[in-house]
Amino acid sequence: MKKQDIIFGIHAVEALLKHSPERIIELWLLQGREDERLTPLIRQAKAFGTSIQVTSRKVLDEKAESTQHQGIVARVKAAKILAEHDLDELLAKTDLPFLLILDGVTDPHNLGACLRNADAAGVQGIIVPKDNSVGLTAVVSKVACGAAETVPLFQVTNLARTMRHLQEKGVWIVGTAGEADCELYQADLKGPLAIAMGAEGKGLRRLSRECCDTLVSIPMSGSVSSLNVSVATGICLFEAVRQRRS
Ligand SMILES: C[S@@+](CC[C@H](N)C(=O)[O-])C[C@H]1O[C@@H](n2cnc3c(N)ncnc32)[C@H](O)[C@@H]1O
Repeated sequence: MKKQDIIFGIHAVEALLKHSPERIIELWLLQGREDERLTPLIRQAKAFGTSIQVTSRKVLDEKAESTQHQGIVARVKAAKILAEHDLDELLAKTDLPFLLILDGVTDPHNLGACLRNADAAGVQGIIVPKDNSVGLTAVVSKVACGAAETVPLFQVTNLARTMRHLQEKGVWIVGTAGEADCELYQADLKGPLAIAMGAEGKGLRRLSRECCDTLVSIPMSGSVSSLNVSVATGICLFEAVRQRRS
């Protein structure tokens, strides 16, 4: 099992310092990049007694395995992996569940963007199958802009079983598919809810689809056959937000 990870980028490290500073083992900073965006983070890290090293761009690029680190890279203890049984704890804490299911999203940019959307929409947790899905990688955290630290990610071994379990707990599962007859805007998204999105290439798997209480589509006017999954996720989540407010 992986014991350590890398997190990079200003927003991602900022969220880490805010929500789980105890996970940080050490920080590397770009030489000469002690500007106004980084200074508060350095101050916070120092207050936690975090080891900080100033280094070259080349070293940071290597540590992050990316050039997108914005001058800050953290080596962290791996986040606790949440599983099926942790979901019950979350459900017990909330009166009105609002969850997102991602059935096999493999692109880290898409998972990062979905986390960011989910945080903004007030989603309480994202559920993904353990296999054939991207996990919380450094790129996911960077793209999530801090949301990887705020939105719990549940990795389950059997997604269909978890969906049925949610239904037993009173959660209404709305699956999404371009060909569904019911439009998103006609669906009632006000109650205990999980919105299920499909994978980039294949969409929702057959069994996952069958576990949904209803399927909805986002109306499309142009010639493309589908939306990017993170864009579709944002649209669905914020339609739910709109309904739940009114
Ligand atoms: C790129 S699409 C997958 C396309 C796939 N060929 C299919 O047939 O579902 C990825 C996911 O985004 C969501 N999505 C994209 N466009 C959608 C639309 N017009 N209506 C509803 N969901 C959509 C669905 O969850 C879909 O599984």
